[in-house]
Amino acid sequence: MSRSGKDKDTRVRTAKKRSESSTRWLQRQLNDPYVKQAKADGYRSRAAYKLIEMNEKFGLLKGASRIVDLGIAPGGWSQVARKLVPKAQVVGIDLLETEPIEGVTIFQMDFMDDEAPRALEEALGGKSDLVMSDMAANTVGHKQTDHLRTMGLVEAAAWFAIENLDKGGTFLAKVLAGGTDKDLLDLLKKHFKTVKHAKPPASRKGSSEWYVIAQGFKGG
Ligand SMILES: C[S@@+](CC[C@H](N)C(=O)[O-])C[C@H]1O[C@@H](n2cnc3c(N)ncnc32)[C@H](O)[C@@H]1O
Repeated sequence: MSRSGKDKDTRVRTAKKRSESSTRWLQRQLNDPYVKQAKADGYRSRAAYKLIEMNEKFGLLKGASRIVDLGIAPGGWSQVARKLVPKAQVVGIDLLETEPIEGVTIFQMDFMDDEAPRALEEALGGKSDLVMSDMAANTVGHKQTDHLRTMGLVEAAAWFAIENLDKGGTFLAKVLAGGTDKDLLDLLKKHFKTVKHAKPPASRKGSSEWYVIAQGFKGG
């Protein structure tokens, strides 16, 4: 086969794979009870139930008055936070646009931008009790690259939490399996009384995501 024939063949196969994968995604969405429940409950994402489940287990939102939501879009976690602790002040950030949520200050910017931490700190106007991050880097399909990019986000989120949490505060972050490598765990153990992992039932079994929950911030 000629070079251009081979290229065309590869393009056709890639397009076919993409279309098969979007059909699978659509099928999964249609059959997913959490997607149906989110629609019924008015939540913008099925991810809302991950926070609800982890909150039931770890009491993350109990007594929180200032909450930071890193990777807020489309807004499910902040909706849950506002519903369960209506008096709490919530500040969120995302690369993507997020439809407004009453009582929530939202920044559309990259959390890795030098200006982002200051913008969040100023909007909060004080230390927070809960820093939660559901951020995940866009995957490129190369395991090590994906792992490193997501770890970069988690580490930046952890440092933000260390600098902005009140004593006793909580840090919750999404990590990829094997993602809480020793450096991150050591950092969290140094600054928090307890560090645990959770895979809430709403997190798809096939997905490599986990959550790390660090509670009892020891203070700066
Ligand atoms: C799984 S979604 C969050 C879902 C959200 N917890 C909810 O319940 O609706 C992850 C979000 O992280 C955001 N994100 C990824 N990298 C980011 C970055 N560097 N700065 C800000 N947001 C980021 C993505 O744009 C995406 O919207």
